[in-house]
Amino acid sequence: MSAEVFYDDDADLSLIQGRKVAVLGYGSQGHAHALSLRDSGVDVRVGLPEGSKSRAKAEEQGLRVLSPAEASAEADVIMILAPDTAQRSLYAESVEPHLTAGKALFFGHGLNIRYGFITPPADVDVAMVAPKGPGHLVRRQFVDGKGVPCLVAVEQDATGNAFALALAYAAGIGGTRAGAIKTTFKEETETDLFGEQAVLCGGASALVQTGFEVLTEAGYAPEIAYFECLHELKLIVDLMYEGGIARMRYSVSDTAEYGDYSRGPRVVDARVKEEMKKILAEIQSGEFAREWIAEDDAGRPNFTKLREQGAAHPIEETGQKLRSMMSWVDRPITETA
Ligand SMILES: NC(=O)C1=CN([C@@H]2O[C@H](COP(=O)(O)OP(=O)(O)OC[C@H]3O[C@@H](n4cnc5c(N)ncnc54)[C@H](OP(=O)(O)O)[C@@H]3O)[C@@H](O)[C@H]2O)C=CC1
Ligand SMILES: CC[C@](O)(C(C)=O)C(=O)O
Ligand SMILES: [Mg+2]
Ligand SMILES: [Mg+2]
Repeated sequence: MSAEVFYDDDADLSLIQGRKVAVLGYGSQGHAHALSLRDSGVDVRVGLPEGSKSRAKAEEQGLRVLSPAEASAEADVIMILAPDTAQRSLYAESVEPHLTAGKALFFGHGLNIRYGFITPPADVDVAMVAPKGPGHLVRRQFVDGKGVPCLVAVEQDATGNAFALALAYAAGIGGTRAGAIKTTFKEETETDLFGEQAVLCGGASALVQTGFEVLTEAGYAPEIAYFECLHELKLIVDLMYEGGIARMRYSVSDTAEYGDYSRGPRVVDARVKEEMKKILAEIQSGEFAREWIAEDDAGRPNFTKLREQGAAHPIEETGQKLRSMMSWVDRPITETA
């Protein structure tokens, strides 16, 4: 069944313009939400801890910055855009004490609600507005008069108005210009985790590294292997992004297209699909979320080791050398605000 999609005409921006909004966090998503809501005529304050390096930036960009507790006390709509692992303690220490009846608690991703790390009181609205793109793109599109599609979900509708309020918030950041897709916290969280683990981050990184290893172990130059297994992936993904897998297959040579059909399914075979199903089951049961939060609580020992191992993979050294030969790549992500 297709999802319901809502546009500007379905949203009443005045609902959010009439509320005091606190945006907790000023990173990728936080800066885009706070600035765009302000530009949409919403009364916004940003909540950041005293030592946060984002404080100066938010103030320079003309926003009022308070502590998370002060911002939560003032606001009647509180959007949590701190890192997922920081949200539990942020909520317990700074939000919960000020979450009085009728207020609304918003999220940009459903992990903490879906797995019960945060349990808001029954008399507040709980909703999600999750742009399907990084915050810098969300902000750039908004400034250009466009928008990034976003997901909108309601977990708890205490006031009877939670969905309309979430849609108004989505309109305030440009989301309903492109389309706001109705979902649930369960669907957003489980599919987001599956996508990043099995395909977008985990699957793609492992595929690239393994292809690079196979070529270099067979004696081919790492520079050539880098181009074939990593650099050109962008060209292929750009084609898919613009017109789906069919467009990519139309644009590559017939030789590549035949290799795709006849060899691809041997790489991602039935065993890989079974493993993907196991990964999905770990997400659905909460096993992954519990493991990740316990890892974070323990100071991230395994995460740190894996991060170091990833950074030490030979493809990184080769890539650094090759990217320095290409003036148009390796640019820092630029701020757009
Ligand atoms: N990045 C993305 O593309 C997307 C992210 N999301 C979701 O949005 C949420 C935010 O992610 P993202 O924008 O990437 O996060 P970032 O890591 O980019 O930014 C986090 C921000 O939160 C601040 N922060 C850290 N701890 C606290 C705290 N205890 N109280 C208040 N603020 C704090 C950080 O401050 P400092 O600068 O001092 O560290 C920083 O400003 C997450 O739930 C994520 O899943 C959803 C869709 C896409
Ligand atoms: C794909 C990674 C992501 O899920 C995202 C930007 O959507 C994330 O958690 O960063
Ligand atoms: Mg995602
Ligand atoms: Mg994610």
